[in-house]
Amino acid sequence: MRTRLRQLGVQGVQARTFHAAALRQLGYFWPRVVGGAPPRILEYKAPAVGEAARRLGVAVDRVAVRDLSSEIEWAKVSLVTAEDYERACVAVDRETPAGYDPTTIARLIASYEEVKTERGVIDFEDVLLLLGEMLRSTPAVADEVRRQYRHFVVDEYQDVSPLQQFLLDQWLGGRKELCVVGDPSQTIYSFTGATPHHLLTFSKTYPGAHVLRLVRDYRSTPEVVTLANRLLASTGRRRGPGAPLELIAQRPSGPPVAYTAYDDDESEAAGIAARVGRLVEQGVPVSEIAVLYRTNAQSEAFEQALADAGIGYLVRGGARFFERKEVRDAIVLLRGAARSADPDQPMPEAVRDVLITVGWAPKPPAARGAVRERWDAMQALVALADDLPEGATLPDLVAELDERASAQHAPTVEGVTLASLHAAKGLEWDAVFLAGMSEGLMPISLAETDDAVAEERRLLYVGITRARERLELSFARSRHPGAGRRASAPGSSTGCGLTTRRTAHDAHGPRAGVAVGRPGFSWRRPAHGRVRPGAVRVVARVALGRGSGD
Ligand SMILES: Nc1ncnc2c1ncn2[C@@H]1O[C@H](COP(=O)(O)OP(=O)(O)OP(=O)(O)O)[C@@H](O)[C@H]1O
Repeated sequence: MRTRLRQLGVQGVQARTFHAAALRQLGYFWPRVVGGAPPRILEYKAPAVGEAARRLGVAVDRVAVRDLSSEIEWAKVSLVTAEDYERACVAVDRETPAGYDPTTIARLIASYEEVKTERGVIDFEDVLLLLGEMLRSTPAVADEVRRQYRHFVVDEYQDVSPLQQFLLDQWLGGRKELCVVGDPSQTIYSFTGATPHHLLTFSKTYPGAHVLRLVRDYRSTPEVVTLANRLLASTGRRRGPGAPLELIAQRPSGPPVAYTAYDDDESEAAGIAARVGRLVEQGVPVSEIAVLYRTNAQSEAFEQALADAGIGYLVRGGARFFERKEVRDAIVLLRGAARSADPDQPMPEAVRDVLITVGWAPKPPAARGAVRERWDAMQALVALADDLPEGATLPDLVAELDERASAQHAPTVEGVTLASLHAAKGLEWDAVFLAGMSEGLMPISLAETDDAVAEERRLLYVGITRARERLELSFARSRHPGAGRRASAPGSSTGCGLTTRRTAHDAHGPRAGVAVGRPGFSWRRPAHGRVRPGAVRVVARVALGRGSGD
């Protein structure tokens, strides 16, 4: 978003996640409203949840703590307090995790809040809750924020949680200068409490809102778009506000979608690395290629295979760019250089001079692994310097880096992107490999309810629609040689052609490959009569006083 704003020549617009924006504002106003420094943010809930359980005498193991932490998160982003938790569970027919009954979880939520308060810490959800409550209850702060921010655009609005909506409402303060963009077919964060409800009811909330249906797909070839449309058509849903749009491809035809079956995970990773190598030879820029998978644990095989093939890669959502030691060191040096910059030296040249002192070189090192990653990170800084508009200075670059660091907006590293399907949301590449398209991985075995399977389907839809030109789907028949797996074709008793053909490139998907959208394709349909999450909206109760445990 920030890159696109810059390309449009737009300056001064703040583009941030809800969380980053809230964190900044909370940090700014806290000393004035509450006094002192804002509380430390808990990076992980688990220790506090474990302590809360211990206090209540509730037996937990590591997995239970993880599940209970997610449940507390769900309650908080859904604006469900400990007192309301049991009622909310009944209202949304919620299955409680790890076999704990709603009463126990409600007590656990209360105990968890106590533990945090005693330790003087807050969690990620508290950042939004506290800021929202501060804006709601402190008119001077609300006026100041609302004067500064007059127009709002929310992207990916189908995945906004009730908590984010609460904060957005506070930012708006009843104004209507709001534009939201979303696609209900790309709702992929329901499990965390996000909901397309706000998108689907937008016209009711804002009568007279101008609604534009974006059906023209400028991103992908007709081959990719056809597959995406067929996947959605397989839901059988045609009408109503959440009914999928049928996209109309605008680009000329491209290569057929390819489907490949491999013997095991290792062969799949090696096969994809080889395909990537061939694409690079054919002139596809390496940064225009992505390998997408369902779970982060799958990345390792691809990292190994790409490293073996000598192809650079970056893992999205891996070590955060701005937290890498070499990046932090480089920024310190660039900041120093910015103070005494020679006005006659072009900025990109000055950046190179600085980075050479910390080990950057114009050519990538022969070594792989950590050495190469270090070079890639510094090269990304060089590329960013080159990309800034002509005449930009070192102080401009440092300001850009500061802005990006606070928004966790890493510059592009030259390499194949490895990303989970969730982390690929909103992005696009010329060539996309969707790996691990087998039962149990996609849809993931954890998806046991119809709603969960429907969400998996939307996740696959997100994956498919990331590809501009080339899309290749694959699966491995087994994890290791021996054990068997079926290609992803839930509900089909026969699996699909992938299981009988070792390598298949097929323009017509149905015969070979993930059997998305073929006639008779029968992923279970979402349950009817789902309760709208908005129905359990409960006003957050958060006290702003330091040490207050409410
Ligand atoms: N009117 C247009 N003409 C030509 N290209 C366009 C047009 N609109 C968008 N595009 C291109 O189509 C691609 C997809 O656009 P964009 O990323 O805005 O879509 P999106 O709706 O946000 O997609 P998603 O939510 O699926 O990520 C981009 O490469 C963009 O540059």
